[in-house]
Amino acid sequence: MTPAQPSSVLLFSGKRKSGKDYVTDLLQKRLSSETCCILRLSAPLKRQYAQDHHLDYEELLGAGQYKESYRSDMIHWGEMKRQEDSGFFCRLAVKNAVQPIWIISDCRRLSDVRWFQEEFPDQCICVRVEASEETRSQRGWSFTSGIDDAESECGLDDGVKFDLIIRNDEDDDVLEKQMQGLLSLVTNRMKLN
Ligand SMILES: Nc1ncnc2c1ncn2[C@@H]1O[C@H](COP(=O)(O)OP(=O)(O)OP(=O)(O)O)[C@@H](O)[C@H]1O
Ligand SMILES: C[C@@](O)(CCOP(=O)(O)O)CC(=O)O
Repeated sequence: MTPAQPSSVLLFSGKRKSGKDYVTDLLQKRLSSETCCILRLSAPLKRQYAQDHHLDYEELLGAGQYKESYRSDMIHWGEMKRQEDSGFFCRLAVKNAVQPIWIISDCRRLSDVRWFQEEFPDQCICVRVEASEETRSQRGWSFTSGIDDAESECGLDDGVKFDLIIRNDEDDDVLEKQMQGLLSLVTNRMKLN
């Protein structure tokens, strides 16, 4: 049983280098860390993987090439754990959460989304971060077979009704306007609770 009961659970997803971490960091800064926490499903996975393979956990959490060089193996290890227990990483990610607003910054599979929708049926908001392939390439992405055509990247291309799509190319004004809309949504919900 999950101890806390959030007012909102924001389920973020998006392709590699679309800006999930960038947008969710921005959102948390606007809401404050007392009100809002970022919960990465990949954090418990990376922590265990780093321990098992004597790697730098902080580097695996970063945005650089170090993480990319282990991505494929981490994906396969994570999928093996999910096959045993689809909610394994979800439960680990939320177990210490106490703030009213939760941002799950890296949903990648329908099983991730379904777990949260079953645990918190009235609080989930599905948000998709999108950026053009040109923008993503400028941020260091390049198509990698076995990753960009696999469940880790494509698992939420279908089967989810997104409540909000955030376009995150390089126009700060466009992003700001979208952030204001999302902030209003979650702060209004918090007032109602
Ligand atoms: N709107 C933006 N303006 C400037 N830089 C951005 C913007 N969005 C993302 N970035 C930068 O692009 C890079 C990739 O962004 P980010 O790490 O948030 O992507 P991601 O979707 O979390 O990727 P991954 O799935 O690989 O973790 C980062 O260096 C980030 O700082
Ligand atoms: C292994 C994996 O968790 C790596 C995610 O790293 P990031 O979200 O790109 O920082 C992706 C997955 O679980 O399929």
